[in-house]
Amino acid sequence: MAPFNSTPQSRPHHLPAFRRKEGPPKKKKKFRTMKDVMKTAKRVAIPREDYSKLTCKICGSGEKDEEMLLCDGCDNGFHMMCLRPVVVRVPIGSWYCNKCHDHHPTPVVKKFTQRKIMDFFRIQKSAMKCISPEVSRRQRKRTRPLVLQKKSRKLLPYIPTEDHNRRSKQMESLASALINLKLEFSNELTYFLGMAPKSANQSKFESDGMQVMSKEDMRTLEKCKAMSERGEYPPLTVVFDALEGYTVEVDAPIKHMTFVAEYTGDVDYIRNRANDDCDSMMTLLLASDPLKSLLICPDKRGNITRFINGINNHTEEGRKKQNLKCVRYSVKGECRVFLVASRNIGKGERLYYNYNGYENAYPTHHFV
Ligand SMILES: C[S@@+](CC[C@H](N)C(=O)[O-])C[C@H]1O[C@@H](n2cnc3c(N)ncnc32)[C@H](O)[C@@H]1O
Repeated sequence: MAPFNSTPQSRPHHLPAFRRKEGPPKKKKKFRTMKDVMKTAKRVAIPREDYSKLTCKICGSGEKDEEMLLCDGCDNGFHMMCLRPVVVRVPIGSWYCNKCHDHHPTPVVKKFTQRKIMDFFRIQKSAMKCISPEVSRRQRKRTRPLVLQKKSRKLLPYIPTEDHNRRSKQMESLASALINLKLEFSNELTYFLGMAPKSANQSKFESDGMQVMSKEDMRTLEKCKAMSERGEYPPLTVVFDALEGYTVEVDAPIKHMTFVAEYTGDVDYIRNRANDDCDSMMTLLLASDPLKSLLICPDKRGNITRFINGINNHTEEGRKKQNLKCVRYSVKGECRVFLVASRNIGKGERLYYNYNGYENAYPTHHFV
């Protein structure tokens, strides 16, 4: 949510703070890293307005104003839970109701130079050259035959797109989506002062113990990490959909048991986030002592996983969409969360997993 400095009583806390009077932000000619953007981001002064008579356009009630969104088009109020699909977190940036949405452009994918992409994703200098199809075919041949891999249910490394232009498009789509949500790219768990320290994230604290990642799977993980450091990401594109918001599409077939990505963001205690609206927090550690339980919070830093949508747990059709599973592993004693293909996934499919893997707290009744 955009920062604001109005006095607390001037508006209900959850009303989005983005009713700027100065019109749409000017187009920047050059791409800057998220760090630069945050450094120079202007604080927006919100004029005092009277919201006391605001009612929800759908249910007509003026109650629960802390859950009311204001449409930046028509200025009407909407309870987040009255909207379809339900809006779980306060949107970052402008928000338009379904009626006004058609008159306002959906986010566009920005174009970046290769240099900017390398800076944004912190890719090693020598790595952005196209992998020759011949070399990558040879590399793939060296891995174990498919039949064996299927039987042993080992994790498979993802296969990045070989076409350099296509790969740039995928990265541009992710960079655009992250920038639109004012997030920095981070492909690993991050620990910051005031949140949980790294020492708090130990799998031995998990109440029922945690599956330990095998050495072979760890090698796959390391291979994927090395690939991502070279800018070779999984073949995925972030797209924007009017009903689902951001969502992730598959650019090339992905085999069952393929490691797709690690869920990343800032690690924090669940107890610190009791009143947090971020809708992309992920359980990391469920400790015997609940005060020690941890979350991954991609509200400032994150990667493509925070754009992957959830299945509707309440319909057969919804459940059928699931093509990823979310697994927690102990890796060298540290809890980590991975998204792994739960079946073969075809090109053009969108990725979905079950948001209610550990607790049944996430409302998915109105998911598509
Ligand atoms: C972790 S975010 C996923 C990315 C999100 N779509 C976005 O635009 O940022 C979770 C939020 O996405 C939306 N969402 C996730 N799965 C959905 C689905 N199947 N249908 C509709 N909305 C969905 C809900 O608003 C949910 O609170």
